[in-house]
Amino acid sequence: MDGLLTVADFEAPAAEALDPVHYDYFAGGARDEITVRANTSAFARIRLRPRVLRGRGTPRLATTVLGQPASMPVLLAPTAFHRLAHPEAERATARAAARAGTVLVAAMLSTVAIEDIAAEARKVAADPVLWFQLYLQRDMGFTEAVVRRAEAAGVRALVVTADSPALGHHERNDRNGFHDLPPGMRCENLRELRADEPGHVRQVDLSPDLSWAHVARLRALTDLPILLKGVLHPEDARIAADEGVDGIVVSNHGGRQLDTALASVEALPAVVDAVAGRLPVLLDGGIRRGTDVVKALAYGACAVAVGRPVVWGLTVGGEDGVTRVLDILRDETAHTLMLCGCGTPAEVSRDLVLAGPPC
Ligand SMILES: Cc1cc2nc3c(=O)[nH]c(=O)nc-3n(C[C@H](O)[C@H](O)[C@H](O)COP(=O)(O)O)c2cc1C
Ligand SMILES: O=C(O)C(=O)c1ccccc1
Repeated sequence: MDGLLTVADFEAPAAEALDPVHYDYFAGGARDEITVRANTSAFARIRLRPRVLRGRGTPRLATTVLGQPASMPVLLAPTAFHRLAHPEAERATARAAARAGTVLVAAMLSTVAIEDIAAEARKVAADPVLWFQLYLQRDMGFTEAVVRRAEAAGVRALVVTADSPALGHHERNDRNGFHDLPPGMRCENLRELRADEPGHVRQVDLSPDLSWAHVARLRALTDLPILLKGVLHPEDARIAADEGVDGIVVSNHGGRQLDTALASVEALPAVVDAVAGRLPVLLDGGIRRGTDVVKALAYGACAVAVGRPVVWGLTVGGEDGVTRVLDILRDETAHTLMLCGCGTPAEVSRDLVLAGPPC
């Protein structure tokens, strides 16, 4: 990994190492991929307005999210199918996240079971913080079985993906004929749920029938904190707060669902204003630099999550590759905080950003 200095540097060697069909699955997005590009270009248009001479010393990045500790305000977003990237799959990702002391949001559609992900994290950290991403199923028995498994594995929050009433339409996958995992790989959290197709991704029901009533049923089913992922509209954020949700993840699913949806950082300020401090707000989509992290904090996010960069790190170097990606983001975030005159993530305020034409 010598010579890989930035998060962006990991994509080309990952593309080189991966089966091109799998690279396209990871890199791609919905339709014309306009939102995929918007997520990063929107960060480039925001400019930082630093403070000087505040004597804050070396920044301390440690923070809490939902009262849970994270060594930095950068989490690992849920991404499916890590075995396509590396034979150690989510085991390697879990060790890297735990070693870094930050939160791994394990995907429901992981290729390693949630119990094994948790066990792996515990090999390297005494009390790793693991959350579980859930696609709510209309069959609440199915939902409950998955939730109980995640609870028993020790996860400390559920992240319900709300932006997927249907699969995103990825034309790269259509052109490549990629619709299933290759033989020998399966969704290990689904393997006991239906005897006819154990672990098959087809078991997952993404449905336009889902509504706030399903969130309420989940709320009644578990004491775990529930975050809603994929919120872009401030009105939905306000409803979420009224419905007893514990946190919001502003996200457009990395541009993989509704193409031409606004960039996640464009959606952030209105969502933060709508919840008015009632709930913590996180963001994912397009985070590639420490400056992106600080811009999201400035608009009021308490933390951000990264998706594709983790997959590229995993592909290139397994656990060490993910560790390197997280270290780069940590160093850049600390440096940016220092140059902005901030000593902690909590000191980053909205007056530090200005939206405008590209630099
Ligand atoms: C390959 C891949 C798989 C993903 N799988 C899931 C998933 O199973 N569940 C989910 O809620 N989000 C999923 N996401 C979306 C991420 O959680 C996150 O919203 C997005 O990747 C953030 O954008 P970024 O890749 O620009 O960091 C996936 C994203 C990618 C790139
Ligand atoms: O790839 C994704 O973004 C994702 O969330 C997903 C959804 C259904 C099946 C596999 C992955």
